[in-house]
Amino acid sequence: MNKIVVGLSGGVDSSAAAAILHHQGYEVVGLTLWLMKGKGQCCSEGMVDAAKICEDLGVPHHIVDSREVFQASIIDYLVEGYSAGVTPLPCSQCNKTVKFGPMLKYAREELGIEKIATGHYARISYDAETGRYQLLRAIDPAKDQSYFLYDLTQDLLAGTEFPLGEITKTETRRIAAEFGLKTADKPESQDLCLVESNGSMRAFLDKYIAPQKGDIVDKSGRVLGQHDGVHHYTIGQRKGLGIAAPEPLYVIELDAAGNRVVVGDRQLAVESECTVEKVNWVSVAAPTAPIRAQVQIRYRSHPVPATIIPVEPSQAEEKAGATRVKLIFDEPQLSITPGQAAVWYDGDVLLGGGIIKRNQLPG
Ligand SMILES: Nc1ncnc2c1ncn2[C@@H]1O[C@H](COP(=O)(O)OP(=O)(O)OP(=O)(O)O)[C@@H](O)[C@H]1O
Repeated sequence: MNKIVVGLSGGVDSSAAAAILHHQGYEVVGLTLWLMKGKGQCCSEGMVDAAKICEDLGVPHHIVDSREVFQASIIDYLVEGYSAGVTPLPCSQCNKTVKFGPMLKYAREELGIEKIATGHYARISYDAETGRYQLLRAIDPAKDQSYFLYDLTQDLLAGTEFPLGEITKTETRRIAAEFGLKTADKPESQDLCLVESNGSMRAFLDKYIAPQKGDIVDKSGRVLGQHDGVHHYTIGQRKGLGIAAPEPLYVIELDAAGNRVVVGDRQLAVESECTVEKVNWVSVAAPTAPIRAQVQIRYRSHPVPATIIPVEPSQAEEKAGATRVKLIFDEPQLSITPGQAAVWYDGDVLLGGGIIKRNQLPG
């Protein structure tokens, strides 16, 4: 019988994924990574629900204490980034470094099982012509999570199944109810688990970064208002600036060293290009010439047409296997936020992605 390890967060999606595979005849082993204390998925509370699902399905349940790696790769990474004036995206990093990598390793090395599955909404297919695994958007556009999975390597994709990629969230809930799963009616979790377990991103960050008052200035340095910590702001942010101005103002620069938030009008806030670093090419090999694609610069943003230009790596980058590209958007874009992922697609096929680099701050 085919064996598979299913990552269980205690939510409805992963419970349904486990039940579907079990029903299809797989020998399922549940695996929950203990990521942090508190309420919500991935926390102690989620582990209890995951254990109950496994008990009801009659399958074994393993728990791996992953709090250290979560602290080092996600919490410290976020605190460092926000302190430096960037807005890091934790989820893609968490998927690769905390979840898929360690889960597949645990499955292979501890259990002798070659495959893992999660309740992510995305699809994987194998292109025999190029010999590459491809990552595709889920068929349910409202739930598609491929954006968060752009950093998965070919080895991780080869070892992964997404049983929910071909069904909608409504169908998932129906299936969960049909199987009588305890989690069938569990409310939708928030996009970010840290927001869920801390109440807000601000509350989470305030635990780690001391608020420090400073000036909100325009590009010429004129003081327009006060802020209570650069880490509370994001490039492109318009709301919550507390400044009365004749036209809307946007955050255009976070100067952490100078403890200043720089704002400007829409004209100053839009940009036509950016550099993306730590690029991972997924469904296609790294091209040597520019390609056209639709780029998403936020999880919930609409894909927009752009040209992707490979950048010759420096010697150090080449050694580290790091690649960079330059994105030139057909239309100038608002909120190109350093630290967030830019992910590019050809239709449903995720071609690649990377982290938006910070522009050099003017001296
Ligand atoms: N702590 C964890 N341990 C093991 N697997 C996990 C854990 N957290 C998430 N996963 C896996 O990653 C998938 C996507 O997680 P995400 O945090 O996006 O939650 P979700 O889409 O709300 O799914 P769910 O309803 O299963 O919680 C989950 O369906 C699950 O398979």
